[in-house]
Amino acid sequence: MSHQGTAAELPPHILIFPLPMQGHVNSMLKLAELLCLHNLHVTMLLSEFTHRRLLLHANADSRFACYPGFRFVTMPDGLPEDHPRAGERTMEILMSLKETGGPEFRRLMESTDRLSDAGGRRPVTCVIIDGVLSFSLPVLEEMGIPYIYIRTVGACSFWANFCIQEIIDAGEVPLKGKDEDKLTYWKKKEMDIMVTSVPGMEGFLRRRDLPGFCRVSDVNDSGFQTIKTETRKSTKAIALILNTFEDLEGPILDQIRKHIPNLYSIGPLHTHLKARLAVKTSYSSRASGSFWEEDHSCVTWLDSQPAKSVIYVSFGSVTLLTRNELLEFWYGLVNSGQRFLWVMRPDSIIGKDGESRIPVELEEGTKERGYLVEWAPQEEVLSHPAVCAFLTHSGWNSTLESVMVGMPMICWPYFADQMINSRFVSEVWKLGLDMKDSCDRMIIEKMVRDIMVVRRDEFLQMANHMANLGKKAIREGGSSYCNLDRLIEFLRAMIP
Ligand SMILES: O=c1ccn([C@@H]2O[C@H](COP(=O)(O)OP(=O)(O)O[C@H]3O[C@H](CO)[C@@H](O)[C@H](O)[C@H]3O)[C@@H](O)[C@H]2O)c(=O)[nH]1
Repeated sequence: MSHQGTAAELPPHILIFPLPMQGHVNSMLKLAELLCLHNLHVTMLLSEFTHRRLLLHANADSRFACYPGFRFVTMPDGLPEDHPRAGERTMEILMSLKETGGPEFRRLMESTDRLSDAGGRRPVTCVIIDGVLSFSLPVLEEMGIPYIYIRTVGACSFWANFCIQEIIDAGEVPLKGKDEDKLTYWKKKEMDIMVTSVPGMEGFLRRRDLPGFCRVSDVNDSGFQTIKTETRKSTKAIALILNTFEDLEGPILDQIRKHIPNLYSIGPLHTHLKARLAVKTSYSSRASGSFWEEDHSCVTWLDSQPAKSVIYVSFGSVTLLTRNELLEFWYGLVNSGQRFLWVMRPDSIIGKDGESRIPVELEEGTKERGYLVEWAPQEEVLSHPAVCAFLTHSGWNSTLESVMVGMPMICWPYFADQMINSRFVSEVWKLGLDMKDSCDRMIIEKMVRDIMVVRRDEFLQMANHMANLGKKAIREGGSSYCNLDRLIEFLRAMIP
């Protein structure tokens, strides 16, 4: 793992550039660590804000100290220092980067001779870039630096986004009328019509399962257009990396390969990394990327609960709940009579301030059977013997983390890819229930009982089967294992 060497001996130098949001940084840090394990030099480009957060909560610099070829560099995200970069305003990070990121990125690449360092590392030989940051492409193209796209979502949502023009042409969007509120369009019968314009998904994908960006009233909506054009730009990259595996999304990956043949499915990255670490070194993973302090007291609480008795509830790093939705979930969980561990991020409740107290019966029910934390060590929680189901927002990382430990899911997708992930969980993989577009305490109560009691064995069996396929993919000779080896060879072959 030597850092120094003669110029000709130096390994490839890969720049990894994620959108600085939790779900993106988490999985791309794991990719960074996998490349370091194979002795490549890696520079991870983060926003200054995100880097500070990783230092504070994940002790990031010292965790990576065992990889001399790894380093962080930073650039501003263009937002004012006191911007929350959370909750309702999370997406402003992407908007700001789109506006200000191009010149910042150019300055960084030009002023540091493509991030080389005094003979210790080559100028960047390839950039692995989050497939929503196309503002950096003109710089890379001018400088002649090859780039690979990585998408941190599943193949299913990538493919649906790739087909947006076909979806528009078929008149299957817009999904929402001009002045319709959420509850009104949720109830519309048209939302249940099957989508015909996404090859490979005929017969099970309804309009309501299309990625959340399709929930617009006008196809010229700027967010919707951004997703469409950003996704299509993937064909300009020399390769595409996806955090998925062939037995999970093979038919969809085959559709994508018709347009992007150089595709590497190397996931699930979190377990793939663990498996490679176990073979190669004595370290456990360095790449915890939590933006919040993990509250380990919930593991102590789980230790005192009976086996397979707890439902874990977490809606990821971006989801917001209205006060009403919060209460529906809370009543549903308490009334189900099951034990629950609930991650309630402090910034996740809309209009919390000044609202009335939590009803007494909920406080009592929680004291008896529940435990609340602001942020949990999720992977550890999901593999705890006391946990037997996951009420999730269907973010892609959470979905994969659940799949790999054979954990059935109740899905309450909030936006973006989550809408289609939850359909695949329930209809294609049969790993759980999808409660999208409803938020009703009776439905929640029933689904919690169904997944934990009534249909528990059926879901556990399917979930264990998929977990085994996932484990096979990352073992030596498995699809993701071989694809990662191919990717590393591809990166090595790029040395000028
Ligand atoms: O208490 C918690 C809650 C979450 N996590 C971790 O945080 C990550 C959350 O990622 P994800 O499940 O993908 O959700 P989001 O944070 O919502 O991720 C964003 O990024 C994902 C990847 O692009 C998309 O799939 C989502 O829709 C998008 O909202 C996971 O690794 C979790 O293990 C914790 O460690 N502790």
